[in-house]
Amino acid sequence: MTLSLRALTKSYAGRLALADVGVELPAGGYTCLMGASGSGKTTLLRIVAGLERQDRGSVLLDGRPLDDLPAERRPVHTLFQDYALFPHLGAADNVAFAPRLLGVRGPELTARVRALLADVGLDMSFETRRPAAMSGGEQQRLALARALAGEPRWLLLDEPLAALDRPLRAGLRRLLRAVTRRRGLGCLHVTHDPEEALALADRLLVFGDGRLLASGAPAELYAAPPSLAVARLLGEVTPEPGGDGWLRPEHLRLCPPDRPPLQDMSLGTYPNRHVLSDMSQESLSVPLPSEPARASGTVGAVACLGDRWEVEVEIGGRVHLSRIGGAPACAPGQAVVVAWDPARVLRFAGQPA
Ligand SMILES: Nc1ncnc2c1ncn2[C@@H]1O[C@H](COP(=O)(O)OP(=O)(O)OP(=O)(O)O)[C@@H](O)[C@H]1O
Repeated sequence: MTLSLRALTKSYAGRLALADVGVELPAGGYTCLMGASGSGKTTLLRIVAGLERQDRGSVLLDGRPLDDLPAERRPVHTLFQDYALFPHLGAADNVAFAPRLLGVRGPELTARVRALLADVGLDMSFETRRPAAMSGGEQQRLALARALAGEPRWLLLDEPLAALDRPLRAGLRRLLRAVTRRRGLGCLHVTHDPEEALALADRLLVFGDGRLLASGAPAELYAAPPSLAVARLLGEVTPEPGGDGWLRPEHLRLCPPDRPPLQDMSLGTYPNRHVLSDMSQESLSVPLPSEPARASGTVGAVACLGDRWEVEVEIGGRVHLSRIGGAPACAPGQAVVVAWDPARVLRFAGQPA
């Protein structure tokens, strides 16, 4: 069911929380909402859920206005960060709640509840367990099963993974994607985490001060953001050495200062490209062109980020960031050359680095 948001506007005490937001979201699509704190994301979700009333504009499902339907009659379900489970019910009864309201009973209800629990990776040992006796990740799995049990047309997710630690978040993110795609369920998901948004969404809406700043495919917005604010929400940017543009840290490569451009045989997937030999032990997947832009600098701090390394390079009194795939063969204080593809430079009118 296509979800249409038309010119949604909402103020609190004379202050605009949402200003004229309009977008069409196709059935089965996964849309992530990003934006600075207070930019109106939760307000939008609450309006779609029927928990808040807009001042102007309309919410439609397949062309049918939802505006006069109370929250409990809208074909949507909201998944919150704090799970919002029934604390006095065991897992199976939490999941059975919505199907019971729909008149499902007996063996059919039991089978449906078991299938839903299995779908989210909770086995039969959880059936009678109350939420208080479950971990945060298990509670969020249960909340997802309960959400699916009501067979909503759209799932609204307000930072559902924010309270979980990083490995759990990654696992649940994959579960969310698999379960919702399998069902063709439309999702509207608020998140602060660019990695989460880039991994889950096939469409990204970026908000600032209640306005829709950008809308598009996540990878395209990451590569070509329309403004510095959008670029920064999706990942770090670092000034272009000696220029007035910006670069993503993974596009700034480190090279030994004394070597001319040469054929780097370690880049097996790009055998015909002439690149600068880079100083990381593992080659990056981002190739350089045959004539990269270059600048000389001095290595500052070097940090291991787990799966990547981050190197600060000082050039002309400014610090630039380079993120590479392996441990760099350089130490603080060492002279380096940084190289980058001029085509990767991000430029924003009126926002020079
Ligand atoms: N019930 C309310 N009463 C008064 N002001 C509110 C209310 N709800 C939200 N606001 C204000 O509306 C604006 C948008 O809030 P909203 O919660 O939608 O932002 P958000 O983008 O979800 O922020 P966060 O990322 O911090 O959750 C903020 O300025 C907020 O203070």
